[in-house]
Order: sequence, then structure tokens, then C-alpha cells
Amino acid sequence: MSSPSHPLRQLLAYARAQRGQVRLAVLYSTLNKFFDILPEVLIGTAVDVVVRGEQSFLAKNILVGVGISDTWHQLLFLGALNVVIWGGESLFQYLYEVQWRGLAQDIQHRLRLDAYAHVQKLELAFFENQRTGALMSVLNDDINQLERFVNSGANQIIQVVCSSVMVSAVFFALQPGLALIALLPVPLILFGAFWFQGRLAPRYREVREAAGDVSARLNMNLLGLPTIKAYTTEDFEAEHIRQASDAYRQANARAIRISSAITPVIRMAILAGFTATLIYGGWLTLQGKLAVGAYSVLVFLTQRLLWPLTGLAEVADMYQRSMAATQRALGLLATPINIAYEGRHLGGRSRGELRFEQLGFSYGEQPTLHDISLTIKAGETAAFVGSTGSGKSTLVKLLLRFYEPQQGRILLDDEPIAGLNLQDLRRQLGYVAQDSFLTDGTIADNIAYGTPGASDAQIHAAARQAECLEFIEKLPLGFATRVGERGQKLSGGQRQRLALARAILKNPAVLILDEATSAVDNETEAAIQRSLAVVSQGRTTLVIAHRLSTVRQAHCIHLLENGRIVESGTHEQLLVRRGAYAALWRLQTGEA
Ligand SMILES: Nc1ncnc2c1ncn2[C@@H]1O[C@H](COP(=O)(O)OP(=O)(O)OP(=O)(O)O)[C@@H](O)[C@H]1O
Repeated sequence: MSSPSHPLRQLLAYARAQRGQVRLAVLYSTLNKFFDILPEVLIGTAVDVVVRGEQSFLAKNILVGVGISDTWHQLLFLGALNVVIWGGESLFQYLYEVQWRGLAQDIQHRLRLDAYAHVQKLELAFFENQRTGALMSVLNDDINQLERFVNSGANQIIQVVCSSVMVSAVFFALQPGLALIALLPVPLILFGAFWFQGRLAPRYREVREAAGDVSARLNMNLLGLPTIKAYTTEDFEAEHIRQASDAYRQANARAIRISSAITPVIRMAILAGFTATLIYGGWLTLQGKLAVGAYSVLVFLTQRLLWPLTGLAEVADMYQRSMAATQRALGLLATPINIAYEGRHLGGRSRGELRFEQLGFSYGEQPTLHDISLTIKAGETAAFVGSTGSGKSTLVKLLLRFYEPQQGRILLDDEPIAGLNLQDLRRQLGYVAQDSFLTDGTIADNIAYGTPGASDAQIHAAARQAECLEFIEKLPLGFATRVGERGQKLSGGQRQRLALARAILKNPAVLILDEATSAVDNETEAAIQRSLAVVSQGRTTLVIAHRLSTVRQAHCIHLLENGRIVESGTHEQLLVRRGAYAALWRLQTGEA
């Protein structure tokens, strides 16, 4: 419990901003419990009135030294007090419920936003080692689990403590000997509750992990449905889901077996305390050492004292479940961001000169790029060609700082990009990825993504430059047509055209085009060449191409092989060299 990394501590630290709300909630819970205890005391006082009449406690004391001598008036007074007590109890119940539940929602909301904002800033390598579905289950399910505990668990703990303190006070005031007997089982109960709790914690961690697995599986399968259908692997995948779901069920079953035992075990301890009060208190009353009214109060109060402790079982259960979830959510929040966003801010638009100096990079153990050195002058077009897997995309991902190179550096306008503010750097870059992300909004939304406030005319112009006007105009609603999740309602080529229009609208100093495939028809290729000629005007352009004819106009073409630049030069220079590029050219143009 005392480790600084304990999830409850982390949660409390996290909830510090809501301190005011917590204090109010604690106050309301305490007042509600105070009013909740009073009816028992009232019953005892009423019994005292009818048994002892004008000798009763009320006859002598309402306030110190002041009493109501008439029995009828005493009863009326008790009746009025009863109404006030129940009214107070109800009022504070309402207030604490609103307060605790509001607090739960506020903390959840804040944690979800913070966790998402943090996750967005984590580098790509983090996501490559995670399953999206499992992350979603942390951001959604796990954070929702917090609600259970804060909603009612915290209130229950406060109330158990309050009622124990208040009831013990009444006990000691009335009959200290009996109080000790009634309180005997309390340490046993607390010990039992903690013992069970310790055993529940690892079980609930397993449950949360299993829930993450189910979510990850579902997510992967839903994304891969076209492939699942095409390969008729529906049964095979349903079996995977069954296994994940069964693991979740088993993990829950193990937790349930422990959590269900808590209440019955605690009840046995309570039974001991209750029986002792009943017998010993009754004997004292028969001996005339305890008033009948006091005896009845004590018997009721024993229940009042001990029964809420059974609630501890429920609280322990909720607590462990929430803590397992909290740990995952706060763990995500504590994941270090390895590629920092902070850095020197860029004033205006950069010129777009790029220099790669002895760049070396590997994904994990596997070396991917070696000793890459090249300069791209501002406004020029550089092309990267080479066989699949030779490291072309990796090179531009390093420029975008999706990954950090292990050796060397990249400079933009003579300044190392590692020292620049990450968002400022990326604002200078327009990136058309091999598989660009489209939102499920309209065509216009997708083009304007990243350029908020773009006018219709600007969107239209960008679409024209990217040569997508023709297909957009054929769509039923033109620019207002919705493209479906991830742009599913468009063809692969159309999606890429749209991504290009988006990058053009952003008007970056450096444009990066990562062509996915060489499998384009002649018409598309001509379109690519036309738009490339237009969009590369006035900006530095990096093109990754598979068809050499698309980039023959580039100022410099770099041929990569196994992560090294093996040839560089203009198309003509490279042909004259009669090296690997020339061979590739002959192959593609059919001259070989
Ligand atoms: N995230 C990653 N984690 C580990 N290895 C990766 C990762 N991305 C790429 N690689 C590996 O790095 C190498 C270079 O990949 P890269 O995507 O840069 O090639 P490419 O030249 O762009 O290929 P293509 O022409 O097929 O797009 C490949 O061997 C690939 O398997």
C-alpha cells in the first residue's frame, strides 16, 4: 500500500485538481451517516420514555440541564426530531450522490482526455509494439471502471469509518464493557478484508488484461473482414474470438470465487460480536446494570456497527477492480514520450533546404539505413527509387521524425531538425503516405484536413492540381460526398489523389510523396507526372517512385539498395553511367 507507485496514490495525486469537490463529497457523506445513525438512538430514547416516563433521559436532558417532564410532549418531541433526522439523511444522501458521481465523471473525463492526448504524442515505435484494440480498451473500458469505485466505493469507506466512530462513541458512553465485546470482531474483519483484497488484486489485473485481449482481437478481425471473407476463415477467426472471450470468462471466474467468499466470512465474525452483545447485554439488563432502553440501543447499534463492515467486501472488490484498471490507464499516461515535441519554434515558412548527414538507422536490431548523406537544395525535386524494402519510406519517416536516427542527422535550412519544435517542423512538411488516413467526413473535409478555415475555392484548386476533380465531379454529392471510414468508399488511387490534394492545400515548404505502387496505368502515370510538375513548383519535393518514368524530370534521383544510396544523379547522368539505374530503366521501358 505504501509504494509511491500504488495506483490509489497515483489516482489521488491525479485527482488533486478536484480537491474541493472531494472535500464537499466527504462532508456530505459524513453528515448523511450522522443522520443515519440517529434513528437507533431515537428508538432507544422512545423505549426509555415509555419505560421510565417522567424519570426518562428526555425528562432530564434535552440540552444540558433542560428537560421535558410531560411524557406525551416527550413523544411529540421525538416525533418531530425523527422527521428532521430523516429529512437531513435524505438531503445529504442526495447531495453526496450528486457529488461523488459528478466527481467520478469529471475524473474519468479528464483522465480520458489526458491519456488520449499523451498517446497521440507517443512515437510510432510505441504503437508498433501495441495492439490498437488493447489500447482502446485502456482508453475506454479501463477508464470507465474508475466510475464504479468513485461513484460508491469511496462513500462506503467514509461511511463505514464514520459509523464505526459514532457508534463506538455511543457504546462507550452507555456501557464501556459491552462496547469492548461488540468491537472485538472489528480487527478480525479488517484483517479479513485486507487479506482478501491482496488476493483479488492479481486476479483483477488478469481480468483487465484479458479484456484488452478480447478488444484487440475484435478490432483486428473487424479491420480484416474483407480478407477473412475472401479466405473463408470465418470459423477460424470465430475460434480466436472464442478463446479470447473464454480467457476473459476464466479470469473473471477466478476473481469471482475469491470476491464471493468475502461477505460470508465477514458475516461469521459479525455473528460472534452480535451474539456476545445480545447475551451479555441481556444478562446485564436482567441484573439491573443496564437500562432496557440502553440495551435495545446497543443491540441495534451492534448491527449498525458491524453490518456496514460487510460492505467492505463489496468495496474491496470494487476497489481492486478499479485499481487494476487505473493502473493500466495511469501507466499509459506515464509512458515516456521518446521523441519530444518541445524545441525551437520556427518563425515563418522555411526555405526548404534539406541536408542528410551520415544517417544511420535500424528498427530494433535490423539495420535499415547506412551512411546516407545528401543535400536537396530549396525548391528542387529529389527522387528516391530502388527495390522494395530498400529503405526509401524509412528515409522520409526520419525527416518527419516518426523515428530518431541512431547515427547522423538531418538539417532543414542548416538547422538540425532534432532541435526544432516537432509540430513546427511537421507544419513545413506535406506528407502523402503510401496509405494515407482519410476521415469518415466528406471529400471537402478530407482535403481541408490539416488546413482549418480553407475556402471552397482553395479546396477546389487543390483538388484540381491533384487531378481529382474528374472523379469528384462524378460522385453523387461532389465535394459533399462522404467517403466512409478510412475512405473505404473510394478506390486506392482516388484515396491517394485526395491525400495529395490535402498536402497541396497545406502549401508546405517541403512536399513528400510516397507512391505506394508501380501498378498504375498509363493514364494515371501521366496524371501523376502532370500534378508533380505543378505541385513541385516553388517547394522542395521528395518523391518515392517505383516507375522511373514518373521521376525522370527530378533534379536528382537517388537509387537505394539495402539501405544505401548506390547511385545519384539526373536521369541522363544515370543512364550514361550504365549502372544499376540504367539497368532498371531498360527493364521498365522494355529495352532490355
Ligand atoms: N516499423 C518497422 N519496424 C521494423 N521494421 C520495419 C518497419 N518499417 C519498415 N521496416 C523494415 O525496414 C526495411 C525498409 O522498409 P521501407 O518501408 O523503408 O522500404 P521501402 O524502400 O519504402 O519499400 P517499398 O518500396 O516496398 O515501400 C524493410 O526491410 C522493412 O521490413
